[in-house]
Amino acid sequence: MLKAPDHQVAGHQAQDGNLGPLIDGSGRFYKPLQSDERGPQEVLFYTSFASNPTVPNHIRLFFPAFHGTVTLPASDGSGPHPHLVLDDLVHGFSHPSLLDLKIGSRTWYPTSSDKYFKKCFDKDKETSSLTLGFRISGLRVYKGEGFGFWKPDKNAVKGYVTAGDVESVLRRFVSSSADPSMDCAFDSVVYGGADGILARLLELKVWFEEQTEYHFYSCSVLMGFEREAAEKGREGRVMVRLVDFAHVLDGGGVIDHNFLGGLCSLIRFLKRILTDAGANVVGKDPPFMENGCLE
Ligand SMILES: Nc1ncnc2c1ncn2[C@@H]1O[C@H](COP(=O)(O)OP(=O)(O)OP(=O)(O)O)[C@@H](O)[C@H]1O
Ligand SMILES: O=P(O)(O)O[C@@H]1[C@H](O)[C@H](O)[C@@H](OP(=O)(O)O)[C@H](OP(=O)(O)O)[C@H]1O
Repeated sequence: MLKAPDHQVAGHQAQDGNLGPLIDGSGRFYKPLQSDERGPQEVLFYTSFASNPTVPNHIRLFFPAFHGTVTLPASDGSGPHPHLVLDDLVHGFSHPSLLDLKIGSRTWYPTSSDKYFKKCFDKDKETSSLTLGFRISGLRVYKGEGFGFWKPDKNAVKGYVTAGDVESVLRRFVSSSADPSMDCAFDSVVYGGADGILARLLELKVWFEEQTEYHFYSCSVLMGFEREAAEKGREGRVMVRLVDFAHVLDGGGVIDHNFLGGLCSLIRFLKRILTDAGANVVGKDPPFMENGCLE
C-alpha cells in the first residue's frame, strides 16, 4: 500500500491533492517525474551515475540506490505517472530527525532561461544561499516521547536567512529539549565522531575537490539521526545523503565550485558548533519562538 512519507521535510509533497513522492513501507521511495525537463533529467542522472565506473564506491553510498522507473497512480489523482524508484533513506528509522540543506550559493546555471534565472536568483538572494552558500530547505526534529516533532512550517524556514539563524537551527537540530533552548546535547555523537556528519561531509568534500564530471545545482544534503541512539551515546543511525538531481549538469572538466563552496561553508558551521558547544548563539530567537510548533 503506497502512502505519502511522514518523514519528508522539503520539496513537492503528496498532500492536498498535489503530486509528490510515495513510499511502500518496505524500503522504497517513489519520486514522481516532474513533467517538464526536470523529470527526464533526473532519470538521466541516476542512470548514467549508476553505470559510471569512475565514481568510488564510498561516494556512491551518499546517493540513494536507484532501481529504475515505474508507472504508478499519481498522488494528485491524475492517473498513471512515471516515478523514480529509490531506496527510502529513512526506512528502518523509528523517529528520524532530518534536515535538508540545499547546497550552492546559486541554484541557476549558465544555460538557464531568463525566467528560471530570475526565479532562482531571487530565491538565492532572499535566503541564505547567496551569503552562506547553502540554505535550509526543511527539517523535522524528534523531541522525545510525549513531545513529538518540531517541524517549522515553510514560512518559518524561509525566515532562516542570516548566519545566526542558520547556526541556531543547526544547534537546535542536535539539542535535546523540546523548548527552544539549545544545549547541543547530541552534537558530539551526531556531528562529531568517526562516523558522524562532519566526518562524512569531509569525505564528500575530498571527492568534490577532484571530481569534474558533474555540477550539482539545487541538490540537497539530507542529514539525519535517530534520537534514541544519540541518547545512548551511540553514533549509529547517523545519516548523510545527497538528494534531488533534477539539475545536474555535465561538469565539463571543471570542479563544481558552487557545490564545493557551499559544502565548505556548512562544514565550517559544524566545526564551530563542535568546538563551541553550549556557547551563546549569535542569531535571533524569534523564528523559534513564533514557530516552535510541535507536530
Ligand atoms: N530517497 C529518499 N528517501 C527518503 N526521503 C527522501 C528521498 N529523497 C527525497 N526524500 C525526502 O523528500 C524531500 C524532497 O526531496 P527532493 O528534493 O528530491 O524533492 P523535490 O520535489 O525535487 O524538491 P525541490 O522542491 O527542491 O525541487 C527531501 O527533503 C527528503 O525529506
Ligand atoms: O524552496 P521552495 O520554496 O519549496 O521552492 C521550491 C524550490 O525552489 C525548488 O528548488 C524549485 O524547484 P526547482 O529547483 O526544480 O526549480 C521549486 O520550483 P517549482 O515550484 O517550480 O517546482 C520551488 O517551488
